Amino acid sequence: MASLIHMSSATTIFTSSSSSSSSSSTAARLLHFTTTTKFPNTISRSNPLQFRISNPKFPKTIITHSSSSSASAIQVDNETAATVIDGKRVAKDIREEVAVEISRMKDEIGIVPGLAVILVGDRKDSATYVRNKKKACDTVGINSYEVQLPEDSSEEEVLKHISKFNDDPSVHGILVQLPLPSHMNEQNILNAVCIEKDVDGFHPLNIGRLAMRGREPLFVPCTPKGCIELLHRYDIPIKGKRAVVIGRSNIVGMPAALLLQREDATVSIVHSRTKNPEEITRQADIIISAVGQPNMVRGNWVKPGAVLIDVGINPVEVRSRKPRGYRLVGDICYEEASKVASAITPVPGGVGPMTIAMLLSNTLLSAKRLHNFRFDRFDVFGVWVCLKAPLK
Ligand SMILES: NC(=O)C1=CN([C@@H]2O[C@H](COP(=O)(O)OP(=O)(O)OC[C@H]3O[C@@H](n4cnc5c(N)ncnc54)[C@H](OP(=O)(O)O)[C@@H]3O)[C@@H](O)[C@H]2O)C=CC1
Ligand SMILES: Nc1nc(=O)c2c([nH]1)NC[C@@H]1CN(c3ccc(C(=O)N[C@@H](CCC(=O)O)C(=O)O)cc3)C=[N+]21
Repeated sequence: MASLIHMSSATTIFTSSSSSSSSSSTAARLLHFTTTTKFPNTISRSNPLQFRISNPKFPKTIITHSSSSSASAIQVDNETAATVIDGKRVAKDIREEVAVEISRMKDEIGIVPGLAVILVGDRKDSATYVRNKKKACDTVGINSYEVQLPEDSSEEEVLKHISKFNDDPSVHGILVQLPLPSHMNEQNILNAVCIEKDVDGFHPLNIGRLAMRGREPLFVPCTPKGCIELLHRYDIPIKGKRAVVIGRSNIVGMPAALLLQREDATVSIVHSRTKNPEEITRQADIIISAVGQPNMVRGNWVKPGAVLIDVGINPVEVRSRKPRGYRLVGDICYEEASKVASAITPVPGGVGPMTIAMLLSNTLLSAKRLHNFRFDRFDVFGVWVCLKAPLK
């Protein structure tokens, strides 16, 4: 039975004396809260995740916040379990916020944002991502335009479609699904997307600006932006922290490191040629892993209390009745790492849904900018102020 302690009119803490709660081999439990949440005095406001560590009186604690309209219950299973950063839930909140803004824009100036997606070839995973993006556009009221080209299309054909979308005023964002077939020059194609519609943030001008002090990109790549947004929404401090990014690709690792640096973290990058990577990751307060190696980051790579953001999406075979015949795992060995970390993103349900939410948010941002609609929640570039700024 749970006993009830009223901390304030807005906050209730349930403490459970039972140890038989649906425990699982992975000790991690679901944490829902947003930055609109007010924490009781007992919780360090700079790092609410410390609560369970610094509060031995409440070894099994569920905190709910009646004041918050959105995700707001913290559930922590025991002293050593990490809280689970619920990307699926946060992405849903963001979709709702984007939908409200879109409907306001439609009402006030009659503009509906449009996203064009170009898919070349018949990779199953790419087709699934594109389908999911279309579904997400539908749910928030973005018009989506899709071009599907056969694997053996020419580069010129892709460039022709990009040029058409560049000139189309009803299209505010253009995404060319990667990877492209190997006979195509990815650089030529990404260069062709006009930077005002580069909602993926992959154009070299946008990436270059991201890397430069005093310059601002028009768009930040969706996956790294989603990682930072998760940290913000969980009120996890970045400034002055040691962060390690594993992976240095143009689309995830490198921009993630640049973003963390812009947030005043001290950043190291680990890659395939790094010697003894675990010695470097063990120093990290925050790890973002974007490698593509299932379960590479073991529990002993992680400093106790670190925050782990797992970008990796790795299909592993399962011999079960699952229709797909495989399941997705991250780069981080969840079983082990969730016992050491203070917070961790799951795979699936972590960064993946955030990538799509950020794409919607970038498309809205583009439409607002192209139509000079008010940037009430963004700075002039729409980049550095997240949709819902954390309470400080
Ligand atoms: N959740 C999401 O929304 C998204 C998930 N992903 C997933 O993220 C992962 C990474 O994607 P992406 O960046 O495109 O992949 P890339 O293959 O482009 O890059 C992988 C990076 O990991 C590094 N690396 C490879 N092996 C090791 C190793 N053993 N130790 C340390 N570093 C290593 C590589 O180093 P080097 O540079 O030396 O070769 C490279 O920098 C994939 O699983 C992908 O599916 C990708 C995009 C979005
Ligand atoms: N131009 C371009 N932009 C991209 O952003 C881009 C791309 N190309 N190529 C491929 C990668 C990969 N990527 C993902 C997006 C969502 C999930 C996602 O939603 N994943 C779900 C699981 C989905 C499932 O079950 O299959 C999750 O993690 O919960 C994953 C991966 C975007 N990428």
